[in-house]
Amino acid sequence: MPRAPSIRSQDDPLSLALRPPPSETEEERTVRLKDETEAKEASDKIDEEIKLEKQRLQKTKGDVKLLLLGQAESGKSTLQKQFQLMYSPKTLESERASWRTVVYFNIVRSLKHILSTLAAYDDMDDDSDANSHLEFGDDDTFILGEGSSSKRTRSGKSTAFTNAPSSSKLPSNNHKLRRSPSQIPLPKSPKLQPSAHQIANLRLRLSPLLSTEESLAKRLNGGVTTGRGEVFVRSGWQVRTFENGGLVKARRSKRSNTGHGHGPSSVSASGLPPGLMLDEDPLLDDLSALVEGSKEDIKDLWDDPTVVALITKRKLKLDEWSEYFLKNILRIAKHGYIPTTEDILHARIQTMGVAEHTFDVNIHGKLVTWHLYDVGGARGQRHTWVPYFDTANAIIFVAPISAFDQYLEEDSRTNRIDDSLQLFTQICANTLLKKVHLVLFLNKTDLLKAKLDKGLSVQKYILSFGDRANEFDSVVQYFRAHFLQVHRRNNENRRVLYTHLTNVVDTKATQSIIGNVRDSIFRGYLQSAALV
Ligand SMILES: Nc1nc2c(ncn2[C@@H]2O[C@H](COP(=O)(O)OP(=O)(O)OP(=O)(O)O)[C@@H](O)[C@H]2O)c(=O)[nH]1
Ligand SMILES: [Mg+2]
Repeated sequence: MPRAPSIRSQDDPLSLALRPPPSETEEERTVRLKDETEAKEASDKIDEEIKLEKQRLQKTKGDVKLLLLGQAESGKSTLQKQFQLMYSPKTLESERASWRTVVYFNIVRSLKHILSTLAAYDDMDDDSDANSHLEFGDDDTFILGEGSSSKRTRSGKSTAFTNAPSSSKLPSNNHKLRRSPSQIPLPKSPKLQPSAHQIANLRLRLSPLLSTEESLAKRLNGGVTTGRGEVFVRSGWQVRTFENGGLVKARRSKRSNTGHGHGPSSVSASGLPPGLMLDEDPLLDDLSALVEGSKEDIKDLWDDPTVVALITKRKLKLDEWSEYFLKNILRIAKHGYIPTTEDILHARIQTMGVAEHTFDVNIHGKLVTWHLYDVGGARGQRHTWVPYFDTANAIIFVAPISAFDQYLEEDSRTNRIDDSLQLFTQICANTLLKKVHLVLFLNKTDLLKAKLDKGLSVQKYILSFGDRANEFDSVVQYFRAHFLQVHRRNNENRRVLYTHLTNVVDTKATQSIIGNVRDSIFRGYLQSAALV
């Protein structure tokens, strides 16, 4: 039987290519051997990394990987906190103190927003010709004048809704632009005349507190502030918040645990696990004193008739977390304030990239590790999601249906619900995600109710809503129908879409829904495991 040629055979082209030239000098030999050693080291390192990655994948093969997707501010991180509260409450306790920085930051930002809106109002008053080419409709729309008085057009775009099936579908040449709140100049009305003197005094007295914004942003960003003053946080920011404050040297407290009693288990006054105490934190201590000293001014600003009137007339639009913290200012301003669980659920900080959270979930007596991936939802963050698509078992897509009157921070011409629908279309159509268990949370239902109760008209912002009843049930049904249709049109695999109406700051309701979702994900997971 002929022998198989040896790999070192004289005729083997690889051996020939690797063989040193016959005329190699001693110096060239040294260089070659050094290069070969370096190449081998690099190759070994790559082999080792591949081995580790294989081991890691092997280790997590039986785990559930759940992606939380949706636009910015949709409620993904809040939902993640609810998972944490349910499956890993101790970790939430250990992070409790770090949320104080976020709460203070939210308050300072909210005050700045109120004061700058008031200033814009003043400027408008000073400059009566400003924006004279714009006219106001009674519904916060703007009408662009074409010439002086003749035909007026309303320009703009709406994609998902104008394409949607609807009895009141718009003709394609009907363009109407809703302006983002920040673009709407304030009208002059004698009823809204600010008590200029009072506001000027408050602005002055609050200025030391307002000047802490940058330091707080730096603390949260890990020492970096982005160009536009945005604050994003990466995974693990809670620990870094302490490190940036020079607080890593947590030491044993001789004092007994002074339980605060707000969370599911008692916490020490520092918010750290019982028995541990932080070193002093000059920034937060100063801030706490400033908030305490400014509480009456903050309350006066919040109660000021001009501010109240601007909010009522929707000329000043505050984010939900602003309202929550300003309403609770007297409690938050108390000495030794530690955020309650509800405060943590309302605190707002943008996620950067993808943050992984791991929980052990007990399902019918079996412990399964769940990896929850909480992603940044702003447009500039969405490219970071893709590497997680390959291995995902399930997705919860969070769509805030209260946002019908809101526009993207990153693109003030795009209506938030429209953006959510477009994003959901991309997720449903993505080939990597075709077999993934899909759950849809139509979120912020509490805020939707509140807006409808105040009389806000959906049709004013979503033209195709037409003359349907401006009531909770019909609005929800309308939005739900659009999401279901997107799913139906991109569903060759006949996968089920599980839909829930949610308010993820409501712990009791959300945890019951999480239980449902967990069971449905696990059923699908067991079925697919049985097929492998
Ligand atoms: N009232 C109310 N507030 C909510 C609800 N869901 C989220 N919020 C608030 O909305 C804000 C934004 O929520 P986040 O969870 O930070 O949003 P996100 O989707 O993680 O946003 P990014 O990280 O920027 O992608 C927070 O202040 C939350 O408390 C809800 O159902 N009801
Ligand atoms: Mg987030």
